[in-house]
Amino acid sequence: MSQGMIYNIQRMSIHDGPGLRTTVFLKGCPLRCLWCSNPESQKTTPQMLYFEAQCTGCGTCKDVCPNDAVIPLGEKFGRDTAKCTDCGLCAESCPTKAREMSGRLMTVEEVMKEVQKDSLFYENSGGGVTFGGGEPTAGGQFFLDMLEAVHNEGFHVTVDTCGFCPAERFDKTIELADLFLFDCKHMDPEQHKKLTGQDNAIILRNMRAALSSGKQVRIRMPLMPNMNDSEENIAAMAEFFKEFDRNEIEIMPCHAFGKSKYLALGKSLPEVSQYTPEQLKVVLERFARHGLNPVIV
Ligand SMILES: C[S@@+](CC[C@H](N)C(=O)[O-])C[C@H]1O[C@@H](n2cnc3c(N)ncnc32)[C@H](O)[C@@H]1O
Ligand code: SF4
Ligand code: SF4
Repeated sequence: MSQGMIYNIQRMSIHDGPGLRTTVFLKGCPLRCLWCSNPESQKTTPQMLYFEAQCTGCGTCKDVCPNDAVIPLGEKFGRDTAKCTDCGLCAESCPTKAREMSGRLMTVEEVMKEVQKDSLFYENSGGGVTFGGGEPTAGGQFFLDMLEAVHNEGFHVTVDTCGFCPAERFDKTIELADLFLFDCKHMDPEQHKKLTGQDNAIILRNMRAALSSGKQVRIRMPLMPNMNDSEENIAAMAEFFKEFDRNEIEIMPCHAFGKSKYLALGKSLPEVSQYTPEQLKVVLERFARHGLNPVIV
């Protein structure tokens, strides 16, 4: 059976679909959204995260690093990102978990073993399994094998996706999934590329396929100040979704929950701002003007 790179399996999750769920997070994403709150999910390879606040400066990491990548940081020990190869030896030895590896190759059977642990809760709560990421569909054959295994167990399957995925794989995903949490980041191809690194042609194709499939689709929008909240973009969304008689949009106003992970990866922080309540109110009124019903989630 195939293997995939998993960076988290979250049990008893209540925000990723109906009921109590197990969310399987696949590592790897073809997009680079400027605001992404999961920067550790973008690369497909394992990465070491260094959380300075938890470092006591004991120096254990310095002794084990084969690349001289552990460097003094005041009283503590940081890392030289140019020398670090993400080998993970320091994370294994760190007594305070200031150093942690993100990403582990797992087989379908290994993931299923975790998923099965909560099967009773799925039955009692109307829950199931959610695939998130990163971009779960980027997991390729492993992702499809996982979907099939979960589907064959009779568990409810949710896919949290940006929709950037080859058409054939996405159509197979539609067959095996019960619910999509489908992001709509921008309607304009150029703007989409500027904000995420990819244009949206295949995304809109897949969105149409999902919306016409009879499967449940919750349309979600990460709402970013001065990036995708213009009257023009909201009007274009309204026009697109009118065809499918859909007017409810789940809104996720920009947050900065990923800040500590950017720092832990040695990356610079995203240049995005958060709304004040007054600013958000003004933007939400734009949706209503175009016949859309924005629901904050
Ligand atoms: C990390 S993504 C993973 C799923 C998929 N790759 C996607 O983008 O839809 C999970 C959700 O978090 C949202 N998200 C990511 N960064 C965010 C931020 N800074 N503020 C609000 N929502 C954010 C995404 O738009 C997406 O709906
Ligand atoms: S992950 Fe490996 S190379 Fe990087 S600092 Fe730790 S021990 Fe050194
Ligand atoms: S598509 Fe999702 S996981 Fe990928 S960069 Fe954007 S928000 Fe992050």
